[in-house]
Amino acid sequence: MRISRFSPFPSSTTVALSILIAAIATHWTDSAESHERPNIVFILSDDMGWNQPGFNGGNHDLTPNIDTLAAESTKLTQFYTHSVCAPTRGAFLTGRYAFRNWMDWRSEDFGKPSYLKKLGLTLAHNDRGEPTRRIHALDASERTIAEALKDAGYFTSLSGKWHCGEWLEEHLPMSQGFMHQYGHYAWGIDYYNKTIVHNAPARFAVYDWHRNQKPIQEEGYTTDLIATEVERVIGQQSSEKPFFLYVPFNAVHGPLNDPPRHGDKYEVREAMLKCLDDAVGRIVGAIDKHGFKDNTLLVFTNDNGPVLEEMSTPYRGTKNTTFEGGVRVPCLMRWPGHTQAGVTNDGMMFIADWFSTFITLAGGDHQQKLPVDAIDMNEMLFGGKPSPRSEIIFEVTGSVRLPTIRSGDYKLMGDMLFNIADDPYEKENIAAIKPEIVAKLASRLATVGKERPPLGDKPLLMDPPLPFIYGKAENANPPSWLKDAVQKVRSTQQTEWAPGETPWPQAPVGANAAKQ
Ligand SMILES: Cc1cc(=O)oc2cc(OS(=O)(=O)O)ccc12
Repeated sequence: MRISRFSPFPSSTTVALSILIAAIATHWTDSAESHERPNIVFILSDDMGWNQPGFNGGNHDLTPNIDTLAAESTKLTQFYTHSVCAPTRGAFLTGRYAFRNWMDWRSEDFGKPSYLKKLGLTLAHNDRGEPTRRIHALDASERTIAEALKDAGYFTSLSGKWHCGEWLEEHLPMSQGFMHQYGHYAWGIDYYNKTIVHNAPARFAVYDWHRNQKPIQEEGYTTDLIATEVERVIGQQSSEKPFFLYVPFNAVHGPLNDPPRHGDKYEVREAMLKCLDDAVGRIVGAIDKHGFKDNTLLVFTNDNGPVLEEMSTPYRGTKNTTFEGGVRVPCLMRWPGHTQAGVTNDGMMFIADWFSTFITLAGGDHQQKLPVDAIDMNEMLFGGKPSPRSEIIFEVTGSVRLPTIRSGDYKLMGDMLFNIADDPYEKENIAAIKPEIVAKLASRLATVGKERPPLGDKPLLMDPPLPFIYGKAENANPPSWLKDAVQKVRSTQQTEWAPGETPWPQAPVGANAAKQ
């Protein structure tokens, strides 16, 4: 395999390698070299299964743009995430496993009785006696990749889904390092009316569409709108200042909203995927058209497994499980001159690793108060070296999913043991024949799990319990168009529940937690 270069000079493999090592050793702290630092565009799809893109066996007609990008990219085949949305986003942003900052719990879970019960908590009540959710988010004291890259001189932008806190100012993207924000704060909006289902105290619509943390009224399908925003942002960039664009689409997450096109030919999930593909094509096109292709590291990946197992085959499991189908996701990487087109890289990598990898590329500062789990992957990704990662902690006790660790070839998930190298499809639980490995991995998980900090009292509440719009400041004075839009959706929503039924999704149970 050719060794890729950090340096602009054509050179032999040996020289390139020494430049690479020197670059990494000095962490590129010389800001005078800023023109050599790549722009970083990180596109994340939501709930897309392993086999959905054509390059992984899906229908090529649905993903022609993503497949073209794949042909120009290096494909990572052992790239892992957490098994659900918010934990993956937290790990990406902080370089830390989700359990370290309780990002293995989603903000909305603090308004659901069955989730709260697992923490020994009940639904909170405000001082007027109304039930409401407790505030939970990525803590403001965490250092995010956006903060690190901003400090290194990058323009930082978020277009899409946040899911790391939707209420207090300190938890919103522009307090967490993003200089530009566009999109939604919470788990998943209606693609047309931009409202989200709120769970406590009622399963009612809340508006969730913002630019620079102000409500915006826009017609259109969110997948298309996100692409339009990213094209606009790219058009405003220059070669003077490097940029970091984080583009977490809500597609292909539910609700299953028929897109404005492709529905005549494809069923809704397929049409939604094809719309996502259109959007990815437009973003890649904008990068290339504005002359940023050669100086941009473009990553396309996904946050966790799909809702249906048929979308993760040949891997087992779905989102919300730590089977391979829940945590092994497609990942493409394009940086001309540094990545090789059309090759695969089998090295093991975890979503958090981008944190340290990007800081090195940006010549940023690796020093920080909170310890990171991220491993700098530059030598593996661009230097032809084996992966330095041999362990991934997917879950420890205290989350709603099974404690799970990957260690070398083995994976312990609850009381099941798999050899992922021999049995990547997890057909054979070998716990009974390898008790010594089970004991070793269980002990390691127990030790790491002790590093989970206390949750604290969670005294802050969302008040009012049912806002018009997420964002406390934005809800203080919502415009009348927004109130009308929300009322219109609420008037169509269910208010009565059958005995035994609740407006809240139930916490998953064990390994069979495909859906909530
Ligand atoms: C139906 C529903 C209710 C809710 O409160 O949160 C969710 C979160 C979901 O996935 S995530 O975005 O991956 O966390 C998916 C569905 C829901």
